[in-house]
This record gives sequence, structure tokens and C-alpha cells, in this order.
Amino acid sequence: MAGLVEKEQRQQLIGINEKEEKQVESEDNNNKGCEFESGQGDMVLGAGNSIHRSGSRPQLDVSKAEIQGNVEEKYPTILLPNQSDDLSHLALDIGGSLIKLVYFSRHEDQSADDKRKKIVKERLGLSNGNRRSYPILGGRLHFVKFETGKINECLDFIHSKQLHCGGPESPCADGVADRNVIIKATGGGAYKYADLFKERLGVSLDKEDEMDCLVAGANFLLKAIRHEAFTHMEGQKEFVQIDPNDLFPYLLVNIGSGVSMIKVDGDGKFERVSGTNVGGGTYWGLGRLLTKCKSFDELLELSQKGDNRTIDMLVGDIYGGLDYSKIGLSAATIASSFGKTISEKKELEDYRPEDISLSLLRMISYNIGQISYLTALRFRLKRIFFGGFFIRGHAYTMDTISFAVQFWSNGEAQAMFLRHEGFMGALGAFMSYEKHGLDDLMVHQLVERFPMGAPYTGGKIHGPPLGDLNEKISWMEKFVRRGTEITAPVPMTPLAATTGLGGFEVPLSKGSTLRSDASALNVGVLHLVPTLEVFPLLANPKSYDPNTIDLSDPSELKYWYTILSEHLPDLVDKAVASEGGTDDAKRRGDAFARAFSAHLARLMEEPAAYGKLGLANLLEMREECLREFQFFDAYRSIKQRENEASLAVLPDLLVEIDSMDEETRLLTLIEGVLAANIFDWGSRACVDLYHKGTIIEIYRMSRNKMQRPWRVDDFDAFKARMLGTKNKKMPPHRRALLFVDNSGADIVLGMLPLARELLRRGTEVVLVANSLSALNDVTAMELPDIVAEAAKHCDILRRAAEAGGLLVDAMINTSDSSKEKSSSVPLMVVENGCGSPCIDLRQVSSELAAAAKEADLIILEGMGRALHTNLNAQFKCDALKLAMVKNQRLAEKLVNGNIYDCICKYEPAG
Ligand SMILES: Nc1ncnc2c1ncn2[C@@H]1O[C@H](COP(=O)(O)OP(=O)(O)O)[C@@H](O)[C@H]1O
Ligand SMILES: CC(C)(COP(=O)(O)O)[C@@H](O)C(=O)NCCC(=O)O
Ligand SMILES: [Mn+2]
Repeated sequence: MAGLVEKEQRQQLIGINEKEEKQVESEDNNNKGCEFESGQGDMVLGAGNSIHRSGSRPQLDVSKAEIQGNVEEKYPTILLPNQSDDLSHLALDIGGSLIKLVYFSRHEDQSADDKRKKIVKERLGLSNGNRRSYPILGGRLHFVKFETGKINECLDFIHSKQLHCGGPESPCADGVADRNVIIKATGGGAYKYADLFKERLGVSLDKEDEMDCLVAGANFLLKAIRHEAFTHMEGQKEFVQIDPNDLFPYLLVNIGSGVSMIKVDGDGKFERVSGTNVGGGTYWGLGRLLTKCKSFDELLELSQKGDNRTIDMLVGDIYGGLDYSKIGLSAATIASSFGKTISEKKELEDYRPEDISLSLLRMISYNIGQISYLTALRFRLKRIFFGGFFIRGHAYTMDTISFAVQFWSNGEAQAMFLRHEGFMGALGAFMSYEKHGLDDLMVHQLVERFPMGAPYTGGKIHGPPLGDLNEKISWMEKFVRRGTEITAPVPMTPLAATTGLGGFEVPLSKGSTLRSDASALNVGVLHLVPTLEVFPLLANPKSYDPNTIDLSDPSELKYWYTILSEHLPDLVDKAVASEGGTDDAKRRGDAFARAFSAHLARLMEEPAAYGKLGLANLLEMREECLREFQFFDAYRSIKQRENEASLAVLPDLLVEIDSMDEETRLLTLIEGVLAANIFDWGSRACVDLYHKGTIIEIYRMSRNKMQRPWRVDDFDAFKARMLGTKNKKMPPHRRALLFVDNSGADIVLGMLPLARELLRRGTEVVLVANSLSALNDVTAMELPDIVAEAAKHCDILRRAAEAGGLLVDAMINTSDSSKEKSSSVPLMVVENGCGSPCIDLRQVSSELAAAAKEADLIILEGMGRALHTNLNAQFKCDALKLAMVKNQRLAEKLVNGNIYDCICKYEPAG
């Protein structure tokens, strides 16, 4: 370490305590349109130009079409220069009670198509061949609903977002479609309101069969959406992993205004086998008459405070308080719904609306559950999926239905619910567009993200569309005034359960809340990313779960909620500074903080709202939320400063390393990676440390503390594989994938020297970095420049970078003047496909998937990638997981250790 000291003085100049630079990189966001969905929507950055649409689906503009690349390829890419990417599809399901809307928005790829990408594609033999040129290159599916009685709001919404013309970027004249635009629609309203749509928006509704749509939507959801189906018993929600190859047959019960029961045997293979007219409309209609409630939610809310014993006739009422044990009915069992109201001389006003609502809800839910079970029995179906907006994610309703199915089937049949409960028909209508592209997509190409608007939009707030970021922020500011009102949950009174002899028992519905209409939708925005792939080196892709920490443990959730909340002010400061600290940046920062806090609060109340919640999801949500408010790289100047400081001391470090024998060198390199992982701006403890010294001081301190054995120390096994033993020589690995983490010392003084060692030993190295920025993580875009800088001081890196095509543009000033063609194994950079401090290996970039095919060693580095996620992941090849644990609680929990302990976990190919 002595060599480093000389440079130290110089580094003081760029000390870590320096005030954040106020420079702004010119980021031309002004011409990007922003839209905000009122109602239940979210915010989306839009882009693009005109839309070409006519007939029942958007038409291709094939003028000047040409084949790009090799014409011999099986699926050559066809370039359509005049075809806009920004096609927008909209489909509707207009039911008796609600209108459901599904629409697609093309989303601009935020990761730039730089030179590196082109080179990587060539080198890894990736072509655009399997990338569709039409219609879905990538975009987002949005889900919105309106009450049918307020159809004008729906028309306004479509109109304001220009969804009938193709999106806000291509408004149609006077808001009326000029061509004969046809929109797919299902449900009775597609007939009833056809003229209204024509008159108001100038569009024709193309009617699709309701049952066809329901089934198509349900099959798509069950096959392609992770954590779509779940069971709900006694207040406990559990997601069910559906094997797409073992889905059929099943019974689909759609509880809308009325109820349909459909036996589904395959795609497009189904029969409506039963139904009942006692459904959601019955509950809402009767409930309204009997309680004078003004809204469905009000009625449902009332039920939560109700006691049905005042309304229902129980077995105990008939049997003088006794059970009817001979036939298995407890005294608490409902013998007759509303039965008590006949025997007493009371009028409607004498009953509490709360009790009436509860009795009604139980009566209808139980009845549907029972008929469903009988229907399933009739066709020998074991699985019943319930959908429709009657369910409304309401715990008590689901418990009651589950209870009925379980009770009557003696546990043989299982009731499951769908998160996109009421959207099956609308999705099916969407899929009926001839070229929607959806059913070609697989589960790993769909990323469901938190809808950025949901937690803070109220169903009753239907504002105009927000045209730009400014309006979005103003809206957030206004929201805050109403924020507590909107986000405050309505507590659900846990009802006393009777665990008697079965039958009409009171189901438990603990801990659930009934939220305002908007956030009641437990659906995110579906990001369609056709380029994503499953990481091919996962040993067990089906059972792989990226998250190490399960946030379904409430104490764990609370802890991480607090950590993220406490980090927020500092993050906002950094974000605002990264955009020059302008007033506009401050407003955006403020809006971001509010939005993110609201999301956190929402998830605290209902952690499983959008599927199983892990720590990686929370950390990603923070980054997504920053991007939503156009903070694309909050740590930009910190990263730059740390890169420069570290690059300045790299030559000395390399000299020092090169003076060591092989064994000491390998240990020093691994030690170096662990020590440099301390530069983590996401860790509270580390950020506090940075106030105490310069980068180099901290780096040195960190290395000095590297005492072996580390908390998890498989170094000897790794060394044996790398260097061999006395008795056994080992060949070098063919290709290593290095999943890199932070900028600055972490990459420059940690991972690059390790990469260099591998290269020196004849192993190809692929540096795998983020596609989008997250905290101070280095991105794939940034890496070539860093490598080029490092290569100025090192021939090994230079030759490898040249061989990997990384130095095409770099002005290399090497000490070695030889110009001979590089004979080195290559060093490459690929992007991982994500913008988070963690990595979900079920969904990685096609570049990474291609690079992985030749790899026989993986090195995962950092807390996010090797601890929060993937600590327990098994791979088909050798894997090394390296990280410093920068959080006390995590250290205790994972390794029974302490903060700053290190993990070096080596797992040879199984
Ligand atoms: N905000 C709401 N307004 C009216 N009904 C609602 C609302 N939220 C949930 N519901 C329930 O959902 C039912 C409608 O479900 P849905 O699946 O949309 O069927 P439909 O296609 O028949 O409208 C209503 O009958 C009611 O029970
Ligand atoms: C966000 C992080 C996973 C990044 O760590 P890294 O992957 O860079 O090692 C980590 O900083 C973290 O878990 N921070 C929160 C914990 C804390 O502040 O203690
Ligand atoms: Mn990191």
C-alpha cells in the first residue's frame, strides 16, 4: 500500500467531503412529452411522432422498407423507416357496472444504443433477427377502470390522452379521429355505447365476444404474469406458481355484475358451463337500496364494521344456542341469510347498515363459492380461478369464497384469485388485435413495475391529463395537501372467528385494508421488454428466487422501510445537485420524495399488493421513481470524482501487485475487491464514513482491516481452482463474467485489477454492468471510458480491451509503442438489462445471455448483487460471490456477524 500514499496528497484536492458539483449534463428532456393518468393510472414518458392507423389495427407503413443485416438470416430485421414505433393500442371491456380499459404505450428505450452495443453484438454473434420490428418493440401496458354510469369520464380520459388516435404525441384534429379508427371492445356496452363512441370520438367499436376475451385474458395472465394467482385463506395471501404447461383444465369464475362459470381446456377451448344472476350487481344494487350507500366502496367499507348475527339466522338461534353437531354445523353457522329479519318486529331503519352490508356480502360470496364448487365437482376440476371486480381485492370476500370452496370440497378443490381480477375481458379484447404481439411474449419479457401514480391518486380525482413534467409536479404538490386523506387506510376490523364445526363460519380477514378506489387496483404497469432473457447459467431457473430477504416478515419490512425513508433526504439532495440545484430540480426532488414515500407507505400497508415483495423490488422502485421525475443519474458527479481519484492511484497499485508472487497476488486482489466495495452511497453507515476522510484514506483503512478469515471465507477453494495444487494443475477458465458494482475505487481498484489477473491467465473477461444508473453503480455506458483510462497505464488491459473492441475511439497513450495486432484474450463490456442495485437473473439483457453461453466462471460483486439477491442462487458453472456487508442487521441475519464483515463465497459448478 506504500505506493498509494504518494498520490494521497494529490487526492486531498478531490476529497470526498467536497461540496457536490453543480454541473448539469445537458439532458434534452424538453422535447419528451410526459403524461399523467388521472384516476388509477401512472405516469409515463412518451415520445415519438405520428401514428399510422386505420382499419381494425394499426397498419404498417412499409414504404422504403429494407432488410437490415444478413438477408440469409432466418428472421432478418426489416427496417421500416417510415413506420412509427409509437403505436398505441387501446381495448375496452364495457360491463354493466364498470368500464375496463387496457392500453399500450410505446416506451422509449432509455439505455442509449451506443457504439459498445454494436461491437458487443458483433462479437457475441447477436443479431436483431429475433427482435420483432412490429408491433411491440417494447412498451407498457396500462390498466384503468371507470364506472359505466360515468362513461363520460371514460370518454374524456381517452380523449385527453388521445388514446383513440395513437397517444398524446399524435393528436387528431378536434379530438375526433379523422380516419375510420376501430377500437376493439367487449362487454354489453360495446353494443350499447357504440354510437356514443362514434359521436364523441369518431371511432367505431369492433365487438369481440365476451367469453372469448375473458378466456384469452385469463390464459395470458396465468401463463405470463409472475405472481398473478394467489390463494386467500384466513387473511393470508399466498402466491401460487402456475406451470404454464400444466394449467388446463380449470374453472374460471368471473364475478362481475352477474357471474359466469367457464370450463377452460386450452387456448380458445372453453365452454360456459354455468353462472348465476346473483353476483356483484346484486350486492351493490341490493346494498344500495338497503343502506343508502353512495358508492360500492362505501358499502364494502361498512361491511367491515358489521356484525351479521343481528341479521342472519344462525344454527344456534334455532337450536337454543347449541351446535347441530350431528350434521357438522356449529351454533355460529348461518342457517339462513337475512333469516332473523323476519322474526322480529323491526323495520329496515332498526338495523345497522354495517350489519346489512356484511350479511349481504357473506350471502353472495358464499353462494358463489358454493355454486363454483358444485360446478367444479360436476366437471372434476380441481382448480377454480375467481376474477371480476366484485372481488376488488377485498380480503373478507376472498376468505368467504375460499372458505366455501374448501368446506364443501373437503379441501379437494382450491379457490385462487387473480391480481388483475377485473381486467381479463379487456386484456382479451386487446389481444384480439391481429398483431398485438402479446401472446408471443413470455414471462421473462414482462416486468411488472409499481404504477407510479397509484398510491396517491384517488378514484374521485379525475383531472385533465398532465401534459408535461411540470404539471405532474404541480399535481404532486396539490396531492400532498390531500395526501394524508388519500393514503390513510381504512382499518379493517378483525372479526371474531368461530372455529366450530364448519359451514358458514366467520372467516378471518386480518390486517387488510380497504383503500380508495384507485389504489385498490393491485396491478402495476406491465413493461414489455422483448429483449429480456432468462440467465442461461442458472442451475434451477424454475425455483430461482432472486431475493434473499423475504419482506413478508413484518419486522423485516418495517426495518427496510425505515432505512429507505431515512436515506431519502440525502438522496434528494444528491438528485437535486445532479441536476444543477435549480429551482426546477428542487421541485422535482420534492415531488420525487413525496411519490416515493407514498409508495413505501402503500407497500407497508399491503406488501403483497403487486406480487411477492422482496428487498430488490423496493430498491428498484426507488430508482424507477427517480427516473419518473427525470433524475437519470443522481450520483453522476460523485461517480466521476471517485473514478478520477481512483484512476490516479491505479498505476501504483498495479506496480505493487505485479511485484507479488502468484498466491499473494490473488489474495491481494480478492482483498482489494472486498475492501473497495466499501464505496457504497446506498449504505447509511458508509456515507457517514465518507465524511471522515478522503477516498484513498478510506480505501487504505478498509484494506488494512481485511483480516482473514473473512466471515465467509472460501478463498482457499477458489485459489485451488485458480492456481491448482501441488498435485493438480488447473486450466484457466475460458470466460469469466464479472458482475461489477460501484464506480470509483470499487471498479477501478477492485474489479479491474482482478479482471486483469484473469486476462493475464488467459481467461476472457466480460464486465457485466447496469444498463441504467442506480445509486453510484457503474453503468455499461460508462465502463469503456474507464477501461480506456486504465488501459493507458497497463498493457494487459490495453491489449485485452483492444481485442474486445473496447478501444476503437480511445486515444491510447501507452508506454508500449508496439503496434502489432493484439494477441490477448478479449475484455468486453455487456449491459445486464437492469437499472437497480440488485439483479434478478430471470430477466437479463440478451447481450448478457449471449455472453453467458461461453462462460465457466461468474463473479458477483457487492451487497445488492451478491447478498440482497443471488446469495442462494446456484449456477451451472463456478461462481464466486464477493461483498462487504455494510449493514449491521444484515450481517447479523445472514452471517451471524458484524457490519463491514466480508463474504467470499465460492461454489464450484455442481
Ligand atoms: N367502483 C365500483 N363501482 C361499481 N361497482 C364496483 C366498483 N368496484 C367494484 N365493483 C363491483 O364490481 C362489479 C362489476 O364487476 P366487473 O367485473 O367490472 O363486471 P361488469 O363487466 O359486469 O361491469 C359490480 O357489480 C360491483 O359489485
Ligand atoms: C443499496 C445497496 C444494496 C448497495 O450496495 P452495493 O451493491 O453497492 O454493495 C446497499 O447500500 C444497501 O443495502 N443499503 C441500505 C442499507 C443501509 O443503509 O444500511
Ligand atoms: Mn452498488
